Formats: sequence, structure tokens, C-alpha cells
Amino acid sequence: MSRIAYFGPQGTFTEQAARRLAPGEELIPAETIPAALAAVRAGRADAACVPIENSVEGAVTATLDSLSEAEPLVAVAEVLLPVHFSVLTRPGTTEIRTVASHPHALAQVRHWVEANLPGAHPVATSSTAAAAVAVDAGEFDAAVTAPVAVEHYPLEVLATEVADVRDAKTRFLLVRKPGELPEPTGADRTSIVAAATNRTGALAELLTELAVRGINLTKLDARPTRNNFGEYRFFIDFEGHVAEPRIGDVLAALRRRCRNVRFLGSHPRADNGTTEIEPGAANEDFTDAIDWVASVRKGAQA
Ligand SMILES: O=C(O)C(=O)C[C@]1(C(=O)O)C=C[C@@H](O)C=C1
Repeated sequence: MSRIAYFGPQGTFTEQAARRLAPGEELIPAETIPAALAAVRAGRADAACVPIENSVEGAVTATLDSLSEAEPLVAVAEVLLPVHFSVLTRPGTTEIRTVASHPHALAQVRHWVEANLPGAHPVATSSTAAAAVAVDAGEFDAAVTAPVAVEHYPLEVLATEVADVRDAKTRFLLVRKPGELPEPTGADRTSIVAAATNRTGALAELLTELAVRGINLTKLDARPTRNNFGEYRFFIDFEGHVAEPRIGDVLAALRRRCRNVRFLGSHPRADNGTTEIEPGAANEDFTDAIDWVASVRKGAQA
């Protein structure tokens, strides 16, 4: 049985994602995202499940930063979960002065809290389930949690299906140490992080390498390198799998332009998106072109 570290404690959205991505495996809660990834790097877990992107709040920056530091880890699978919240209180609570949750969750229920719990102060906790733990301990009055959290903590449900934006989703990754990659499926996602220098056109050059090969970008995030003011790392997701000639070609080009590019994984997409291939940008076009150059070099063709 594999050991899967996840951003916990029990009752987070991430725990549900881990159950979907690694059914039947042993789940080990970690208090923070860096701690879940550190467990894999240290060999205490075989893989980790962490959130990467929310449709309302955008990138989960703790995941981006932790993936670009220390030893490399690669994503091997992803899942998209619908996100709406329950509001939980201690039995007998009559007045709600504080509402605790993960900052991403608080941001997704801001209007609901203003309308339904006027005057209540939002308080950030390390995760949605950590807010339930804190409410149970009497630290805060209400917790904004995943619906499943009520099964783990002795709290009462004040409201369900709470969300300022309907149909919100969070994407979660299963990451491991580099090893065997998942097989390409024809609807895959590849992720990299590349540090670009603070120079005119540096980012445009990286993106042009993708554009000229007809490769569709699915996400772009920038995070400071923290060393030099104005220097950023770019997290770039695009359609395709590293096993494909066209994706290998763009990775080689990015590696030439940016020596410290890091591969963050190629795996099937969870959004059932189809990969649009522009004329001249199919894998056969790349292999045909390489074969033609080889035969020109041999003098067999012109
Ligand atoms: O705290 C949790 O329950 C999490 O799994 C984290 C997280 C996030 O990082 O965005 C996951 C989904 C929701 O958007 C809110 C919080």
C-alpha cells in the first residue's frame, strides 16, 4: 500500500481529492502544503496530494513556491473537485463574532458572510479543517469548511452550499519524486517552472517558443524568486505530454533559453479538454521534419 501525504487535517477538500487520486491507499495528514511535499522528499510518503488552482481565487501560491524549491517533484495525476462550503459552529452557539477558514475559502464566501453574519470577523487558519478544530476548541465561533468536515468534528451545521460564485472548482495534484511518467493519453497537461531574468522581452521569448509550435497555454503564474527584487519565476502549464515530439521540442527550446527550467510533470487533464493542433504543429509534422533534415544531411534528399 502506498503512503499519500495530504494537506490536512482530516476533513479538508484536499483529503477528498487524495481519496479520488489514490483510492484505498494510506493517507497521512500534513498540517501545511510544504509539510506534505517535504514528507515525499524525505521518503516518509510515496506521494502527496496538494491543491494547485481554484477557479475563483487562482493559484495556490504555497504549492507553487514549494514545488520550485528543494528537490524536484513531479505531478503524475490531477483531479477537479467542485467547491462549496458548509458553515459549522459549536452546539449552543448564539452569537457569531469570528469566522475562521483557509484564506482561499474565506475569499470565496466573503459576500455570504457580510450578508448573513454581519459584523463577524474573518480569521485565517492553515486549512478549512483546521478552522473546524479551532472552533471545536472554542477559539473561534464559526468555521467555513468542506461539507465532509462535519463527519469528523463534533460541530453543528449552520449553513450548507455556501459559495459567492456558483460552480467553483479546485484542481489538485498528486506529486511524486521523479520516476516513471504516466502514459500520454492525447489530452494531457505539462507543467514547468522557469526563472526569467529581469530583461526586456524575457517572458515574451518563452511564450513565443510555445506559440510558434502551436502549443496551447492553459495557465501562467508568476512568483518572485525572493532573491533579487523584480526577478520572477514563471509557472507555465500547456497542453501535451513530454513523450510527444512537439512537446519535447519546446522543452528543449525552453531549456536553451533558460538553464534553470524545471519540469513539473506531464499527466492526463481532469477537465476533459481536447487538444487543438494547428496545421504544421502535429507530432507527425515534427518527426517528418526531423527525418527530412537527417536525409538531407546524408545526401539522400534535397
Ligand atoms: O483547506 C482545505 O480544505 C483545502 O483543501 C485547501 C483549499 C485551497 O487551497 O484552495 C482547497 C479548496 C478550497 O478552494 C479551499 C481551500
